[in-house]
Amino acid sequence: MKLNEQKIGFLGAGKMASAIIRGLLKSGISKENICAGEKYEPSAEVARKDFGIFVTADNAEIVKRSDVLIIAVKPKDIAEALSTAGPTGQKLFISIAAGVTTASLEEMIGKDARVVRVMPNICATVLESATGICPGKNASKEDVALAKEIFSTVGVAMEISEDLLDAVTGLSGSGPAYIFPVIEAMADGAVYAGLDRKTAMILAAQTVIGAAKMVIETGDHPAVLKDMVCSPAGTTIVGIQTLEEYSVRAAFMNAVIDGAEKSKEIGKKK
Ligand SMILES: NC(=O)C1=CN([C@@H]2O[C@H](COP(=O)(O)OP(=O)(O)OC[C@H]3O[C@@H](n4cnc5c(N)ncnc54)[C@H](O)[C@@H]3O)[C@@H](O)[C@H]2O)C=CC1
Ligand SMILES: O=C(O)[C@@H]1CCC=N1
Repeated sequence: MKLNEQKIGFLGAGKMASAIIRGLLKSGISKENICAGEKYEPSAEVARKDFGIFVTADNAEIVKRSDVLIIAVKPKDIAEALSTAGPTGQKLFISIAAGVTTASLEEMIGKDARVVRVMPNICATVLESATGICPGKNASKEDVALAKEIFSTVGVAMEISEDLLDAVTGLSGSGPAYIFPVIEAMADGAVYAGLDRKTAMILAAQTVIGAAKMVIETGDHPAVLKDMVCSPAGTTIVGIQTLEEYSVRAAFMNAVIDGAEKSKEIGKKK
């Protein structure tokens, strides 16, 4: 199953679907092979204009046209989107919905449904998603490989067992929202210290990119990298002391745990 031979249909054409569509188009997938079901006409129109793809409010039409369906509506809207999807046959369903388990998707689509559950993040918009992927009980190795190929067009994609996908959701699914305020707050500090806002924002964001690259490219533990920055009696260790005083590391750790628990809770409701 080659990716460029697949007809890919999205149920929902919101923020995440748009990010993934952008990645697929950038990687050379033809716009003729992508379509989307979107019930809110202004969003449908934006997707038509931005991507030149076929978009309709008729989900059954999207299912008919597609080999692979990507469920990209909010968890609470999945039941409705699937109830309007018409016959689904043996098509592959890939869900990016937070918390919703492959078992509950199989229950909604059909007990033999081929389902892959995926947790990407909003950085797919700039092709830098960190994505976890797990198969449902009827998905084949090829199905997982295809999902991996799709999500590799928008960043890094890794197979993870389903019992750990809530942890992935708390970490990389929600994570960008934990880092954006860090960038804003660091820039605020620099503005306080006299830098103009634009310069402060660029330097703060680039600092996050650079720090992330250091972790990935050196393979060193973050604590080792932190020590490289902290000169004895220097400027950094005083900042580290402040972060420790405010329990910033505990706050980040708890934020990820909270996100993972919420994901689990959403899964129990379905
Ligand atoms: N926003 C994020 O950072 C991330 C979101 N997700 C998951 O991605 C999914 C989509 O989230 P977003 O793109 O943020 O939401 P969104 O609200 O931007 O997009 C959802 C779209 O689905 C449409 N829709 C709702 N019911 C529909 C139906 N029955 N038929 C057709 N279209 C319908 C809405 O009009 C909307 O345009 C969610 O399940 C979320 O858990 C996963 C990872 C990250
Ligand atoms: O907040 C949410 O529920 C979605 C899923 C992961 C990121 N955003």
